Order: sequence, then structure tokens, then C-alpha cells
Amino acid sequence: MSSPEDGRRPIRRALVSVYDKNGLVELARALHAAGVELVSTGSTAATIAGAGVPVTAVETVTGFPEILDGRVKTLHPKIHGGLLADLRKDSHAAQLDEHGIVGIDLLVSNLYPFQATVASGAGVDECVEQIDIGGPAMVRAAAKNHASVAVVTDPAAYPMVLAALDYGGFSLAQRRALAARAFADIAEYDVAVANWCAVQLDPEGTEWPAFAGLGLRAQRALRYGENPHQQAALYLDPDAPAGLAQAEQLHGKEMSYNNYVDADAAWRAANDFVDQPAVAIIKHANPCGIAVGADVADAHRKAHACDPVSAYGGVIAVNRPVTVELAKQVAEIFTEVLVAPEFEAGAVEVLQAKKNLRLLRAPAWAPPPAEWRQVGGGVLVQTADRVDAPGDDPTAWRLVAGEPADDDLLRDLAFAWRAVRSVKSNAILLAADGATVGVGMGQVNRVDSAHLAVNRAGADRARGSVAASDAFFPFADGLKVLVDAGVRAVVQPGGSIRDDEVIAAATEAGVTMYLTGTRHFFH
Ligand SMILES: NC(=O)c1ncn([C@@H]2O[C@H](COP(=O)(O)O)[C@@H](O)[C@H]2O)c1NC=O
Repeated sequence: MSSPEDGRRPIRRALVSVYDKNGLVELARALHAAGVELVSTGSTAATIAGAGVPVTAVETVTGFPEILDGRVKTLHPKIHGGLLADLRKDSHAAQLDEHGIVGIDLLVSNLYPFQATVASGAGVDECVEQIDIGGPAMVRAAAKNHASVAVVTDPAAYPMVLAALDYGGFSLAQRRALAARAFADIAEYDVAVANWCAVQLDPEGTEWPAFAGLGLRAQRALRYGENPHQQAALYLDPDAPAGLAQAEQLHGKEMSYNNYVDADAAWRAANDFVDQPAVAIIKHANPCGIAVGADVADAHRKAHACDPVSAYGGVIAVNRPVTVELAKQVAEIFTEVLVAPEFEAGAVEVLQAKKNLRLLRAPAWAPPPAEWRQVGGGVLVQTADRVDAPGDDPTAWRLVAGEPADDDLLRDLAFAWRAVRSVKSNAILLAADGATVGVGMGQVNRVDSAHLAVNRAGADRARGSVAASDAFFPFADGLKVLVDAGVRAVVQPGGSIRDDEVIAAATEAGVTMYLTGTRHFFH
């Protein structure tokens, strides 16, 4: 029932102007049945009238025809006066009377589909035509004037309108919430238009647009952030290709902030391998095992064997559907998250026995066109690192020391080179038979990373393995650690002013060395 204390205002007159006609007829019927006068534009009015519901055409209100192919229909004082009059003020009510303007209590509007038109690959003129002008103007006006007007921008909110009719209108708190939502919708729309215009209409000079807006939508609050005393939430970026944030959780405890960070790193690492089944096991955003195999279960056994101690409590990503065999293996090991493109019949059932294991079905991998990183007072943006950068193709590598690698050795070097880009710099990665055997990550000098990789591998596995270094060896010392451990072949970008010393050390040791010319730092 209407209660003045909560600022409820009755709905007597509604303006309805929607591109998306879903739920429109049901809404119009309910409004009419509640005694609300309906005012509406072009095809919205036609749809309402077609359903037998009485409706007043906006032209009847404005006394002016819709012109310029619909570019001007609601842009008129008779409409905007009705939307913007603050009815708490006697002076505003008096001015409405003076000019023969009738107040509007409810605006229902959604906009021309600009984003969908751009996504369809339409030409510039068609996209420009889909920039809604009158809709946002009305929505902004009604949202600003939420003291007097309720605004609904989403058909999903129509049930809320029906409920409000039963309760004598929207409360002030509801109108405020609707206004906040409406301004967010308009802002998202404007960001999409501005981002597109910055590239399409003003590409002058720079490869980076003068404006880059993000229109993020809250997906949900997370239990906490990186640490329990930090608050955190997940937001979705409607303009980015779908990724881990859109993954469907099939089982397990709620995803945490750290789970998302690690699962994203794992998903990227596993998807760096396209031609073969691959598994990446990640802890604290670093791999403790990456492997390719005959099938995903084989790849997992090899990845897990790299560092079983660290794999405890890890996050696993697979680039192929999870088989029952793999599910049984994973069920034996304490694992936080398992991400895959799909789960074969029976696999989820096997893993459901593990109450806490989170199972994610992620959308097909798509690299983001750009990566963002916050720095104090700003944001760094870069194009994403690629696995097919120049120099990543082994046929383009330059042999600078030792004998040319045979097919098997070259295959291991190519695997190591692809895997090392998932390791935080400075990165040294030892591999054998399509699997990592020792990973040295995140050290502040390359010698320590080499020691770490060798120690993790142990003497037996290091001997005869191949090594990849994410960036050049600045001195021969890091390489010597690998040589002393019995590494057979090394792939690295080269480019140090002391390349000659490094190459000489490899030559002297009889170690094969290839230079890629491409670096894969990962911070
Ligand atoms: N120009 C105007 O005065 C105007 N007023 C409302 N619109 C939009 O026209 C659409 C509804 O038009 P119709 O009822 O003709 O299908 C809505 O998406 C609304 O946002 C307008 N169109 C675009 O700017």
C-alpha cells in the first residue's frame, strides 16, 4: 500500500519507448489494467496498439511529427518537461500547468543496439545510425529526476514494475536504485560509442586511441581478496572475448580471488599448446608442471611428475575435455581447481567425490586484444604476448653453438620454449620428453633461476634435459650452471652484449644452442 514515509509515488502516466520489445505487450497490458495512461513512440506504440491496449502516440503529445527517420521523436519540451519536472517543487508543477505539459511518472526505455550492430561488422554509416540519441536523453532525464520519476531500462525489471503497481508505485529507494542502474546503462552505452568512435572516427596519428573506457559489470562479490582482510569482487568486461571470468562452475566451493588468478594463468598456459593434449599445473601463478602427452591423462601424469610436492593444492588446466581416466588421477591429488573446455560423460561424477575441488567449464580460449595493469595513478596497456610471435617458430631459430638438434631434441626445445613463457621472469625451464622437469621462476637474477631449475629437477633429470630461458643470458654464469648440470641443448632469445661469451661457453661444452630473437618476459 502507498506509504508517504517511503516516498512512494503513484504511476498514472508512463512513457514507453523500447527497441527490445520483449515483454512489452504483457507490461503494457498490466499498466493499462492498473489505470496507467500509456504514451509511446513509433513501433513501440504500434506493438502496444496491435495487442489491443490503448496508447497515445508521442506525436499527439508533442503536436509534432516524428522526423528525420526517427532521429527526432521524443526530443521535445512536452516530453522532457514531463520527465524533468521536480514535483516536490510547486514552481515546477505550476510551469507544467502553464505550458500544458503533463508529468510522466514512469519511463520504460531501452536503446538502439549499437554494440550488436558494431559486432555484426556493419559499416560506419549503419553503426552511426544506431547511436541512440533520444533514448539516452530521456533515460538520463528520468534518472536525474528520480525524486519524481521511475526509470526502467531492462525488460528483466518488468516484474518489478508489476509489483510496484500492486503497492501503489515505486518507493523512493526503488527509484534511486533504478536511476543508478539507468545511469550505469547509459554510461556503458556511451563508453562503447566513445571507444568505437576513437578508433573509427578519429584514428589520426597514434595506434592507441585518445580515450579508452571500460564498462565493467559486477558479477559477484568474492569471499575476500588476496588475503582474508581484503575485500574483492569479480567484474565482467562485456567488450572482451569471453574467458575464465565467464567460466561455468560445475562443482565445488566458491571460487576465491586467488583461484581466479591461478586458474587464469593455468588456462593460458594449457592453451598455449594447440596441436597436442596439454596440462598445466599452477601454484601462485607459476607452473609447477606443464606437459603434452598422447592424451590428457598422459599429459597430467607427466606434468604432475615434474614437481609433485608443489602440485599439492594446485590449479590444473587442460586444453582438451577431461576424461574419466584423468578425473580418477586428479581425484587422488589435493587440487583446488580444474579448468577444462569440457568434461566427458562420467568425469564430473568421479570428481564430485572431492567436495572442495572446483570444476570449471571455460569458454574457448581467446587471447585478449590488450592487457591492462594498474600502476599508481594510471594504467599500463599493452597488446597481449603471443605464442606465434616472430622467432617462436623453430624453423626460424638460429643455431649458434653445438650440433644441430635432431627431430626429438628440437621437439623438446620447441616444447620448452612454448612452456617458458608461462613462467614468471627470470625464467629458466628444463624439459624432457614433452614435459617440464625443473622450473626456476621469479628470481631477481638468471643464475639463481638456473640453480632453482636444476635443483628442482635433481641431478638425474637435469642431465640430458633441454633448457629454455625467457630472456638472454647477460653473462655466461647462468648458462654454466645448466652446462654443469648436464643440459644438452638450450634455446634463448640472444641479444646480450655478452652473447659471444655465452655462445663460447656453450660451444666449449658441446651444448647445442639456438637463438630465437624473441623474448617472453612475464611479470
Ligand atoms: N530520436 C528520438 O527522439 C528518440 N526517442 C526515442 N528513441 C529511441 O527509439 C526507440 C524506440 O523507437 P520505436 O518505438 O519507434 O521502435 C528506443 O530505443 C528509444 O531509445 C529515439 N531515437 C533515437 O535517437
